Amino acid sequence: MEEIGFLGMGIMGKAMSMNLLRHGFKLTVWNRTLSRCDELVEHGATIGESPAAVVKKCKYTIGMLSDPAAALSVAFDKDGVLEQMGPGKGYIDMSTVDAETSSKISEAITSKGGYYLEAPVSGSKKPAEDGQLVILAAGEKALYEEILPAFDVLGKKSFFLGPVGNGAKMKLVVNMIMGSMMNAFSEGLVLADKSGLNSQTLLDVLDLGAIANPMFKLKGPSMIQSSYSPAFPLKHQQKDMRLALALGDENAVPMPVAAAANEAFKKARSMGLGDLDFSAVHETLKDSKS
Ligand SMILES: NC(=O)C1=CN([C@@H]2O[C@H](COP(=O)(O)OP(=O)(O)OC[C@H]3O[C@@H](n4cnc5c(N)ncnc54)[C@H](OP(=O)(O)O)[C@@H]3O)[C@@H](O)[C@H]2O)C=CC1
Ligand SMILES: O=CCCC(=O)O
Repeated sequence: MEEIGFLGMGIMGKAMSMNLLRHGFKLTVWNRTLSRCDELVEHGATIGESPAAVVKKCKYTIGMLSDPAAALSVAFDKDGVLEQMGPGKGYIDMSTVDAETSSKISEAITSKGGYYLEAPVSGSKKPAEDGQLVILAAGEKALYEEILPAFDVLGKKSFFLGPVGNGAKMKLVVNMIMGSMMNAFSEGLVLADKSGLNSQTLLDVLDLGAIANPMFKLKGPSMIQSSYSPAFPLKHQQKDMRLALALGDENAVPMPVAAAANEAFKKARSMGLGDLDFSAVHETLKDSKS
């Protein structure tokens, strides 16, 4: 396959790029903080000096950026993606953003004659390293088909969900459920502990029943140890709750559980926990006195 450009070497972008390099893809990478590209260069990637320079060099460019503001900035600002976008080139934005942001980028790319695909992912740092993501693509079907060899390396399954916006919405629904679950789980861990029960026994009981799931199994042991090394930063989970609640507003869908979960993530951010793993929301519950 042709050389691919990759913009954004955060937790996910770096893991995904390393995986593509391991599978023989040629990559040109860019990150706002340049030093985060060093490890990729050691493994064979080339550095592009700006998003525009990457797009100029590569037929396909992937973006994996923190939030709507970052995705818009990388696309629209000086030396951004749009400056070099043109016929025959494709931009695949894999960041988690809202449908409106994705549509704005899509319209700008297509007005320059380029192709656009949104492709947010389910799965975190480890699945990104292992090529086990779930890819939620929407937009230009032809671009989806052309980029599938890369998606097959990055993910265990790709969905094509139709027009731009559907991938973004699906991702927000999934993360809204995940954020609500994480809060219920945290409350359960604290309730068990304060009631004199053994936390590990609670994890064992949960794992054998109808609500067993990979997230409780993966995060539970470290949460018991109050250890929150970031795989999915809490500030991004709160961004996703906020965007999902806005989607609920648009569609007049009452979401009292998600709204409460969002408040807990906001509280965690106010406690300075935004850069820790989203499971650190557990800490917001621990100061209750009997
Ligand atoms: N971590 C996870 O488990 C998952 C994350 N996601 C989503 O993927 C995206 C990336 O997440 P993740 O890698 O964890 O996040 P990180 O916070 O680790 O990385 C964010 C990236 O965005 C860049 N960035 C932020 N603001 C700007 C800006 N204004 N201009 C240019 N670049 C900018 C950062 O650059 P710099 O290094 O210079 O700060 C960095 O490369 C997010 O949308 C997140 O919600 C989706 C699935 C799982
Ligand atoms: O957006 C982050 C998702 C994290 C996960 O699916 O484990």
